[in-house]
Amino acid sequence: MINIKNLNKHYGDTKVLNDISIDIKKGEIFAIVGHSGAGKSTLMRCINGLENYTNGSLKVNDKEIKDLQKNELREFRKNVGMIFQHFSLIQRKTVFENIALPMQLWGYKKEEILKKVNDLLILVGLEEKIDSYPNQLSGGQKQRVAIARALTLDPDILLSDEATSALDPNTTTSILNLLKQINEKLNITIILVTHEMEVVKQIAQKALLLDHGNIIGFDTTEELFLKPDVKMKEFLGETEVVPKDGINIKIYFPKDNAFQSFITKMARELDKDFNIVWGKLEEINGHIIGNMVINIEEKDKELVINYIKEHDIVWEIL
Ligand SMILES: Nc1ncnc2c1ncn2[C@@H]1O[C@H](COP(=O)(O)OP(=O)(O)OP(=O)(O)O)[C@@H](O)[C@H]1O
Repeated sequence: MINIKNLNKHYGDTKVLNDISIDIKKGEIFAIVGHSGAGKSTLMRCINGLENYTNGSLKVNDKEIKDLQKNELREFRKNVGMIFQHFSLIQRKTVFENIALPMQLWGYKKEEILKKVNDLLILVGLEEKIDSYPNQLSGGQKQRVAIARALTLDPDILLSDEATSALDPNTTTSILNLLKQINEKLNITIILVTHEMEVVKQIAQKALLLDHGNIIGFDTTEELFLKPDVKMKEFLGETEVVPKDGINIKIYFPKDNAFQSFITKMARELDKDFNIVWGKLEEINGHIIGNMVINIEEKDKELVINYIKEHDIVWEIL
């Protein structure tokens, strides 16, 4: 659906996107992740045609965005809903009027607008707030109004620019659940621009990690978090404290394997004791992913590693 190839973007002499090549599939929940200044917003603005790119290709539904004429661009943007960190609601308009706005601008009939806004209010769970003003709503409710407004023109793509960054963790989760529900119900492609790893873990199926305009990771979220490479660890700010003596082995539990009692089984079968240094389980995109660091004596290294290899487990020596 979205195909980006060797995309470069400069602001003057500064390169802010460097040779970006990614594909985003229809119906995917895709995260663009990076620290401040990484180029996330620039990439998003290139995707919705608000920003021109220097060279390379960016196609949405096989159309090169750069080549779109003014009226084509207007039509294209109709197909891309957007939500923002600070909701961008009009304070002097009610919830109904805010949601209705895009349809009014496109000249839809009154009855059509009424039906659509009511349906969307049910979808986002705000039927009772139809006549409220934004300042009478909580942050989470405001974002629900913004989501409803972004869906009025039945877009194929929903772009979320740090939409949960101003919300507390519980409200963030409820908004992310709503986005997931919308994604499943409407088969809408969702692109989340975020600096929050929790957002990525909770709903993204695939993620692009950007650092100073460069791709440092592009994979399914399970893969990215299951066995982070050096750059990813650096990105996550993870430092691994392990004992100096002996051999430290980190074992990764993919997807549904996490609860298998691999460690106890290995200890029993090899008749060895292991020190468990630390371990953690996380839910990533609905799957339980975990890893554990064990410390073994140098003399047992070969025996243990052979056992791990026989069991098709992902591991590394720290
Ligand atoms: N209009 C502009 N003119 C010049 N430089 C710009 C412009 N917009 C962005 N930049 C620069 O491009 C780089 C990427 O910015 P961008 O806003 O895309 O990053 P970001 O990852 O979205 O960061 P943040 O999370 O802080 O918004 C930054 O170094 C920024 O200073």
